[in-house]
Amino acid sequence: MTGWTVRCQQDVTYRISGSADVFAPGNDALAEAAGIRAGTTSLLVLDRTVDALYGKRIDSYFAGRGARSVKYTLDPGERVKTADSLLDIARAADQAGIKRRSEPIIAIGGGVVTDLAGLVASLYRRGTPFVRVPTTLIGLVDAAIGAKTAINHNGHKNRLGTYFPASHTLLDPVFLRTLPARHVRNGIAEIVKIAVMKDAGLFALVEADCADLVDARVATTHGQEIIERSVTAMLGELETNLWEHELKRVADFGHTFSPHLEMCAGADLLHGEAVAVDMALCCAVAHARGLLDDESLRRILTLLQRIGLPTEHRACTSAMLAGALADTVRHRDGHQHLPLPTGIGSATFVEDVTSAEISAALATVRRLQPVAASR
Ligand SMILES: NC(=O)c1ccc[n+]([C@@H]2O[C@H](COP(=O)([O-])OP(=O)(O)OC[C@H]3O[C@@H](n4cnc5c(N)ncnc54)[C@H](O)[C@@H]3O)[C@@H](O)[C@H]2O)c1
Ligand SMILES: O=C(CO)[C@@H](O)[C@H](O)[C@H](O)[C@H](O)COP(=O)(O)O
Ligand SMILES: [Zn+2]
Repeated sequence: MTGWTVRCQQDVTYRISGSADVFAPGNDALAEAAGIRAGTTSLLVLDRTVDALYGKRIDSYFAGRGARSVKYTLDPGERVKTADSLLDIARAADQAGIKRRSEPIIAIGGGVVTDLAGLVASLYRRGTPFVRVPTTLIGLVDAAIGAKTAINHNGHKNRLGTYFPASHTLLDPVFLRTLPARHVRNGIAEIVKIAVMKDAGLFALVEADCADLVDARVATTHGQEIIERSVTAMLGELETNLWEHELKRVADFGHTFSPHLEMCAGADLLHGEAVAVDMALCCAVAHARGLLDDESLRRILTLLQRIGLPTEHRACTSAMLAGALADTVRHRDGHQHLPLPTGIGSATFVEDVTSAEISAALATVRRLQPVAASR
């Protein structure tokens, strides 16, 4: 037999747009993005908290257009990001009877819901379009704007997933009005991540507004600019490396030790909180290596602490951190590719961080930790 090489290319284009008050009866943005009109059926995936807060408005939105909506509701939180949920949503798609291309699945919620529904969409009939309506800050600035979908599996964070961007994502900061303060902080952690790596101006805006950023649900003097700059900075990373062929990613700052920490700490740490602990540790490593100066270290740790994010956690033992790094090295194909800040707004990657350095960094963060913020 002879051999064949098949080479194909696929253009990937997807839209992210701002739209205030998505479920206002007269707002056509979602209807246009998801093909909602008289006689169509949509499968909506959301959690019970979002359903309790917005369910009636969502129902009216569809009813007002003569369209049918079938809701699949999940318990809120990370624990539902499982294969069981995935299969159950696929069953709901069968029951709803959605058409293959013209009736996209609609994910309304935080990163758990958009990651999970996105994975279902990527698998259902080998790919059914989906539309995202993020309702948390993490969703707005990070989880709902990229291509990664996932569930947790076998004790590992995001172990099963695909690269499958939503055809359209609608960003609506009005949802933040009902978001609990802890979840606002959680999202600010991802904003700080991208600011430290790429955008010193963004970092300064977060510093300037940090006294009321949480209480005002990001509706501060610079709130809109903070969200827009975060999205722009994140998309700059994603667009050039959507399938992560390059495993050196500055967006992985705060995501080296945190996936393991998040799973170990369970309900005690949200995603962004674990990211904050990881960022603090990595800043201390960078400082000890002479990559990050005293003033930048102080500014980053102070900002995290003023926002009310943890910078350390009792689950962070040297052994746990070594195990976390080992798993991440496998995830990065045998390399540390550890993103470290070289100042505020700039970064480098290192490949040779030792266990001793990590233990020393842990001690540094604990020494600089205000007693009240300790977990
Ligand atoms: N795909 C990616 O690139 C990516 C990026 C970052 C994070 N993530 C994932 O996202 C998840 C974390 O995201 P999250 O914190 O948004 O998770 P989440 O979906 O669990 O939402 C957090 C909580 O907020 C509640 N909620 C949502 N919207 C609300 C609103 N408007 N008002 C009141 N309550 C509301 C939810 O019910 C839930 O309890 C993690 O699983 C993480 O791995 C994915
Ligand atoms: O949390 C984020 C980004 O904030 C996700 O994109 C993702 O979990 C991070 O990039 C992780 O560092 C690596 O994630 P993954 O490859 O395990 O999904
Ligand atoms: Zn993250």
